[in-house]
Amino acid sequence: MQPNSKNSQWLGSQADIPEDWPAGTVYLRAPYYSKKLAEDAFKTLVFPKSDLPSSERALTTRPPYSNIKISKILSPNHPANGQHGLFARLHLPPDSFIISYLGYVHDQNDIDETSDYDLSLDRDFGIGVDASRIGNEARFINDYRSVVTSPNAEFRDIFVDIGDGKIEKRMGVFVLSAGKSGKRAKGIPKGCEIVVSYGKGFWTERLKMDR
Ligand SMILES: C[S@@+](CC[C@H](N)C(=O)[O-])C[C@H]1O[C@@H](n2cnc3c(N)ncnc32)[C@H](O)[C@@H]1O
Repeated sequence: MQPNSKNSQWLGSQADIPEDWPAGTVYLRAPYYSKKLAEDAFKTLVFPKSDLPSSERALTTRPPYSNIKISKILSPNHPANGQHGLFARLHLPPDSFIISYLGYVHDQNDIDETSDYDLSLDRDFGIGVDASRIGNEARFINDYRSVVTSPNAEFRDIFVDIGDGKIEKRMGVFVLSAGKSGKRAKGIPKGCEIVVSYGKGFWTERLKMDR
Protein backbone atom coordinates (compact mmCIF):
# COMPACT_ATOMS: atom_id res chain seq x y z
CA MET A 1 0.00 0.00 0.00
CA GLN A 2 1.47 3.34 -1.08
CA PRO A 3 0.55 6.81 0.24
CA ASN A 4 -0.93 9.17 -2.38
CA SER A 5 -1.45 12.93 -2.36
CA LYS A 6 -4.66 12.59 -0.28
CA ASN A 7 -3.01 10.64 2.55
CA SER A 8 -0.91 11.60 5.56
CA GLN A 9 -0.23 9.95 8.93
CA TRP A 10 -2.34 6.94 7.96
CA LEU A 11 0.05 4.22 9.14
CA GLY A 12 0.49 3.69 12.86
CA SER A 13 3.85 3.29 14.48
CA GLN A 14 4.45 -0.24 15.78
CA ALA A 15 3.93 1.10 19.31
CA ASP A 16 0.29 1.96 18.51
CA ILE A 17 -0.73 -1.49 17.28
CA PRO A 18 -3.18 -2.92 19.82
CA GLU A 19 -3.04 -6.39 21.37
CA ASP A 20 -4.96 -9.01 19.38
CA TRP A 21 -4.61 -7.05 16.12
CA PRO A 22 -4.93 -9.60 13.25
CA ALA A 23 -1.85 -10.36 11.17
CA GLY A 24 -2.42 -9.39 7.54
CA THR A 25 -4.65 -6.41 8.37
CA VAL A 26 -3.02 -2.97 8.29
CA TYR A 27 -3.49 -0.86 11.44
CA LEU A 28 -4.45 2.74 10.61
CA ARG A 29 -4.18 5.88 12.72
CA ALA A 30 -6.00 8.02 10.12
CA PRO A 31 -8.27 7.23 7.13
CA TYR A 32 -6.64 5.97 3.93
CA TYR A 33 -8.14 7.69 0.88
CA SER A 34 -8.48 5.82 -2.41
CA LYS A 35 -6.51 7.52 -5.15
CA LYS A 36 -9.63 7.04 -7.34
CA LEU A 37 -11.70 9.29 -5.04
CA ALA A 38 -12.75 12.40 -7.02
CA GLU A 39 -11.23 15.69 -5.85
CA ASP A 40 -14.65 17.31 -5.19
CA ALA A 41 -15.68 14.35 -3.00
CA PHE A 42 -12.36 14.53 -1.12
CA LYS A 43 -12.91 18.26 -0.51
CA THR A 44 -16.19 17.54 1.29
CA LEU A 45 -14.24 15.28 3.68
CA VAL A 46 -11.08 17.31 4.30
CA PHE A 47 -11.57 21.07 4.40
CA PRO A 48 -10.29 24.27 6.07
CA LYS A 49 -11.14 24.71 9.74
CA SER A 50 -12.70 28.09 8.90
CA ASP A 51 -15.41 26.20 6.90
CA LEU A 52 -16.59 24.15 9.90
CA PRO A 53 -20.17 25.27 10.73
CA SER A 54 -20.31 27.09 14.08
CA SER A 55 -22.85 24.49 15.29
CA GLU A 56 -20.20 21.75 15.02
CA ARG A 57 -17.38 20.95 17.45
CA ALA A 58 -14.01 19.60 16.28
CA LEU A 59 -12.63 16.53 18.09
CA THR A 60 -9.09 15.30 18.41
CA THR A 61 -8.58 11.55 18.53
CA ARG A 62 -5.59 9.31 18.01
CA PRO A 63 -4.26 5.97 19.27
CA PRO A 64 -3.54 4.46 21.71
CA TYR A 65 -7.19 4.24 22.83
CA SER A 66 -7.21 3.43 26.55
CA ASN A 67 -11.04 3.23 26.72
CA ILE A 68 -11.45 0.06 24.62
CA LYS A 69 -10.01 -3.38 24.03
CA ILE A 70 -10.26 -5.96 21.24
CA SER A 71 -11.03 -9.43 22.64
CA LYS A 72 -11.58 -12.84 21.16
CA ILE A 73 -15.11 -14.10 21.82
CA LEU A 74 -15.06 -17.42 23.59
CA SER A 75 -18.73 -18.00 24.32
CA PRO A 76 -20.68 -20.68 22.46
CA ASN A 77 -23.88 -18.62 22.92
CA HIS A 78 -22.43 -15.62 21.09
CA PRO A 79 -23.24 -15.65 17.34
CA ALA A 80 -19.72 -14.40 16.58
CA ASN A 81 -18.04 -17.03 18.79
CA GLY A 82 -14.42 -17.53 17.73
CA GLN A 83 -14.28 -14.07 16.11
CA HIS A 84 -13.38 -10.82 17.89
CA GLY A 85 -15.43 -8.03 19.43
CA LEU A 86 -14.74 -4.60 20.94
CA PHE A 87 -15.12 -4.18 24.72
CA ALA A 88 -15.12 -1.26 27.19
CA ARG A 89 -11.86 -1.15 29.16
CA LEU A 90 -13.46 1.37 31.52
CA HIS A 91 -16.95 2.78 32.16
CA LEU A 92 -18.18 4.72 29.09
CA PRO A 93 -20.82 7.36 29.98
CA PRO A 94 -23.96 7.99 27.86
CA ASP A 95 -23.37 10.12 24.74
CA SER A 96 -19.58 9.90 25.06
CA PHE A 97 -17.34 9.53 22.02
CA ILE A 98 -15.60 6.14 21.81
CA ILE A 99 -13.50 5.98 18.62
CA SER A 100 -13.59 6.89 14.94
CA TYR A 101 -14.16 4.20 12.30
CA LEU A 102 -11.09 4.12 10.07
CA GLY A 103 -10.55 2.28 6.80
CA TYR A 104 -10.23 2.62 3.05
CA VAL A 105 -12.29 5.63 1.95
CA HIS A 106 -13.79 4.98 -1.48
CA ASP A 107 -16.66 5.83 -3.79
CA GLN A 108 -19.17 3.58 -5.55
CA ASN A 109 -16.84 2.91 -8.52
CA ASP A 110 -14.28 1.40 -6.20
CA ILE A 111 -16.29 -0.86 -3.95
CA ASP A 112 -15.78 -4.39 -2.62
CA GLU A 113 -19.30 -5.87 -2.73
CA THR A 114 -18.23 -8.77 -0.54
CA SER A 115 -16.96 -6.66 2.37
CA ASP A 116 -18.68 -7.00 5.75
CA TYR A 117 -16.76 -3.96 7.07
CA ASP A 118 -18.01 -1.20 4.73
CA LEU A 119 -19.74 1.72 6.45
CA SER A 120 -21.43 4.65 4.67
CA LEU A 121 -19.69 7.99 5.26
CA ASP A 122 -21.39 10.37 2.81
CA ARG A 123 -24.61 9.34 1.05
CA ASP A 124 -24.62 12.31 -1.39
CA PHE A 125 -21.24 11.34 -2.81
CA GLY A 126 -21.72 7.59 -2.26
CA ILE A 127 -18.62 7.44 -0.09
CA GLY A 128 -17.93 4.48 2.20
CA VAL A 129 -15.20 3.42 4.64
CA ASP A 130 -14.14 -0.19 4.21
CA ALA A 131 -12.14 -1.69 7.08
CA SER A 132 -11.87 -5.23 5.72
CA ARG A 133 -8.13 -5.03 4.97
CA ILE A 134 -7.06 -1.83 6.73
CA GLY A 135 -8.63 -0.19 9.75
CA ASN A 136 -8.56 0.33 13.50
CA GLU A 137 -10.25 -1.17 16.59
CA ALA A 138 -13.70 0.01 15.44
CA ARG A 139 -13.75 -2.71 12.75
CA PHE A 140 -14.37 -5.26 15.53
CA ILE A 141 -17.70 -3.80 16.66
CA ASN A 142 -20.39 -6.46 16.33
CA ASP A 143 -24.11 -6.12 15.70
CA TYR A 144 -26.31 -6.46 18.82
CA ARG A 145 -28.66 -9.08 17.30
CA SER A 146 -28.61 -12.38 19.22
CA VAL A 147 -25.98 -10.87 21.54
CA VAL A 148 -28.07 -8.54 23.75
CA THR A 149 -31.60 -7.07 23.50
CA SER A 150 -30.57 -3.66 22.16
CA PRO A 151 -27.50 -1.75 20.94
CA ASN A 152 -25.50 0.36 23.40
CA ALA A 153 -23.62 2.44 20.79
CA GLU A 154 -24.23 4.09 17.42
CA PHE A 155 -22.41 5.76 14.54
CA ARG A 156 -22.55 9.56 14.20
CA ASP A 157 -20.80 12.04 11.91
CA ILE A 158 -17.76 13.63 13.53
CA PHE A 159 -15.34 16.37 12.56
CA VAL A 160 -11.73 15.81 13.56
CA ASP A 161 -9.07 18.51 13.88
CA ILE A 162 -6.15 16.98 11.97
CA GLY A 163 -3.79 19.95 12.36
CA ASP A 164 -2.46 22.32 9.67
CA GLY A 165 -5.77 24.22 9.93
CA LYS A 166 -7.71 21.27 8.50
CA ILE A 167 -10.85 19.37 9.52
CA GLU A 168 -11.67 15.81 8.49
CA LYS A 169 -15.20 14.38 8.39
CA ARG A 170 -15.31 10.81 9.72
CA MET A 171 -17.78 8.35 11.23
CA GLY A 172 -17.53 8.19 14.99
CA VAL A 173 -18.80 5.59 17.44
CA PHE A 174 -20.71 7.01 20.42
CA VAL A 175 -22.35 5.52 23.50
CA LEU A 176 -26.13 5.90 23.11
CA SER A 177 -27.69 8.79 25.01
CA ALA A 178 -29.39 8.08 28.36
CA GLY A 179 -32.81 8.30 26.70
CA LYS A 180 -35.87 10.21 27.93
CA SER A 181 -36.75 7.60 30.53
CA GLY A 182 -33.10 7.38 31.57
CA LYS A 183 -33.08 3.63 30.94
CA ARG A 184 -29.60 3.85 29.38
CA ALA A 185 -28.25 6.20 32.05
CA LYS A 186 -25.60 3.64 33.03
CA GLY A 187 -23.86 3.97 29.69
CA ILE A 188 -21.57 1.02 28.93
CA PRO A 189 -20.13 -0.62 32.06
CA LYS A 190 -16.46 -1.66 32.18
CA GLY A 191 -15.95 -5.06 30.54
CA CYS A 192 -19.15 -4.97 28.42
CA GLU A 193 -19.14 -5.53 24.69
CA ILE A 194 -19.77 -2.44 22.53
CA VAL A 195 -22.52 -3.30 20.04
CA VAL A 196 -24.34 -1.25 17.39
CA SER A 197 -27.17 -1.99 14.98
CA TYR A 198 -25.83 -2.72 11.50
CA GLY A 199 -29.39 -2.17 10.25
CA LYS A 200 -31.70 -4.78 8.81
CA GLY A 201 -30.24 -4.06 5.33
CA PHE A 202 -26.89 -5.57 6.32
CA TRP A 203 -28.45 -8.91 7.21
CA THR A 204 -30.81 -8.96 4.17
CA GLU A 205 -27.81 -8.46 1.85
CA ARG A 206 -25.89 -11.10 3.79
CA LEU A 207 -28.72 -13.63 3.35
CA LYS A 208 -28.80 -12.90 -0.42
CA MET A 209 -25.03 -13.52 -0.69
CA ASP A 210 -25.26 -16.74 1.35
CA ARG A 211 -27.90 -18.19 -1.00
C1 LIG B 1 -17.57 -5.65 11.08
S1 LIG B 1 -17.29 -7.34 11.40
C2 LIG B 1 -17.31 -7.38 13.15
C3 LIG B 1 -16.03 -7.95 13.70
C4 LIG B 1 -15.88 -9.45 13.54
N1 LIG B 1 -16.53 -10.14 14.62
C5 LIG B 1 -14.39 -9.82 13.50
O1 LIG B 1 -13.88 -10.51 14.39
O2 LIG B 1 -13.70 -9.40 12.55
C6 LIG B 1 -18.81 -8.01 10.89
C7 LIG B 1 -18.87 -9.51 10.98
O3 LIG B 1 -18.94 -9.94 12.33
C8 LIG B 1 -19.87 -10.98 12.49
N2 LIG B 1 -20.99 -10.51 13.33
C9 LIG B 1 -21.10 -9.29 13.87
N3 LIG B 1 -22.22 -9.19 14.60
C10 LIG B 1 -22.83 -10.38 14.52
C11 LIG B 1 -24.06 -10.88 15.05
N4 LIG B 1 -24.84 -10.18 15.85
N5 LIG B 1 -24.40 -12.15 14.71
C12 LIG B 1 -23.61 -12.91 13.94
N6 LIG B 1 -22.45 -12.48 13.40
C13 LIG B 1 -22.06 -11.23 13.70
C14 LIG B 1 -20.34 -11.36 11.11
O4 LIG B 1 -19.50 -12.40 10.64
C15 LIG B 1 -20.13 -10.09 10.33
O5 LIG B 1 -19.93 -10.35 8.98
